Amino acid sequence: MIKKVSLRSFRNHSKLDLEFDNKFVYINGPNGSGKTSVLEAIHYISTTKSHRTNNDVDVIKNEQPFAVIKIDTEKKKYSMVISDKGKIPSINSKEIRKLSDVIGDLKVIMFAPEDLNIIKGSPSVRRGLIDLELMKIDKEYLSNLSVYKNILKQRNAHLKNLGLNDDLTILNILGKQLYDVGIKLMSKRNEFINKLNIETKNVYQRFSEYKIDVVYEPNLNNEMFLNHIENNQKQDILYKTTVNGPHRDDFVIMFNDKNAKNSSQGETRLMVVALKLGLLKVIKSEVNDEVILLLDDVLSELDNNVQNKFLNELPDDVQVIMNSAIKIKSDKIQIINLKENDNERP
Ligand SMILES: Nc1ncnc2c1ncn2[C@@H]1O[C@H](COP(=O)(O)OP(=O)(O)OP(=O)(O)O)[C@@H](O)[C@H]1O
Repeated sequence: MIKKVSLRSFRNHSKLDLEFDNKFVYINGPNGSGKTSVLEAIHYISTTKSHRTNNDVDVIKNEQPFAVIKIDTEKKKYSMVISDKGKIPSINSKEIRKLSDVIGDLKVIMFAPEDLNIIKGSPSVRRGLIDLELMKIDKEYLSNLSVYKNILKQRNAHLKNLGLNDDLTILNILGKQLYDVGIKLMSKRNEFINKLNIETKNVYQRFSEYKIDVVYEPNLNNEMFLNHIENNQKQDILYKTTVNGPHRDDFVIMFNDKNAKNSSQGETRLMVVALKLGLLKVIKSEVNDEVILLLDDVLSELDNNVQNKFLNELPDDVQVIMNSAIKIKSDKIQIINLKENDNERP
């Protein structure tokens, strides 16, 4: 459980120290008070990245040389110093040289408004989500994915210089290697999305009378993938790239048996929240470690009765840190109020 979050020169916060004494924490405050920044900082410690910018210096308070995030859990003390020269993470006051050694040490699942893109956005958004979550729990998947991407790069580079009448030996060798590792990715994705489907449906039915399904849509099945690699080389040569394979996989979210992408904002939000809670269940069942749930602006656009149901049915086996501009009253939730430009709290 996170006990303390301290920020120095992070976004609008010059100096902010928050103490959490509850499993359910609700950060409340007007727009621009820096609620999202608090969750962003926790996410940063977990992934070494912001969820809303790829440019690290964006998180440093204007005109300041560096930002500092400190997070104390019951077991460990994490810190991260971010400057225009890079970032330095530490765990228990020991500097960690490789960023990859910090990623996932503090495990979080985050819902952010940007995640509505999971339903409305392109396949690469959904593929990215599944790959990221599988990487967190399965190191073999992480290494297979990196091998796959490497071979794909080599095969595509080779295709750039290949004519229709050229010798195909190298292309076929790379194709077979791509197939061998590609089917491992597909099998893992299939298994993972099936589990995610079960958990997401379970969560969703607590909030809605409608039905949701999460369905894996591989670009090709194993047999078709092999056929493509062994017999459709001409197509790839003409397009100068590997047209088909798991790098084009997708999964869809179905709302009452129809693709959910035309659903309303409120419906979409509830589906993505259910998907993230489903994800939390799957990840928790796979790792033997505490997972923290971050919910950024989760209550907006949900009906009043769904908001109440949601707050009453928060998962009680994880710490949940939420924020919203909506005022709530609850005995079981620690409510922290940030004031407008509340950046100098003692
Ligand atoms: N690098 C920075 N330096 C100073 N201020 C910043 C920086 N980056 C963002 N801000 C400001 O910080 C404020 C806090 O933004 P944040 O998104 O965390 O607030 P919020 O309370 O979640 O708001 P909302 O409810 O509108 O989402 C905004 O007013 C933003 O303009």
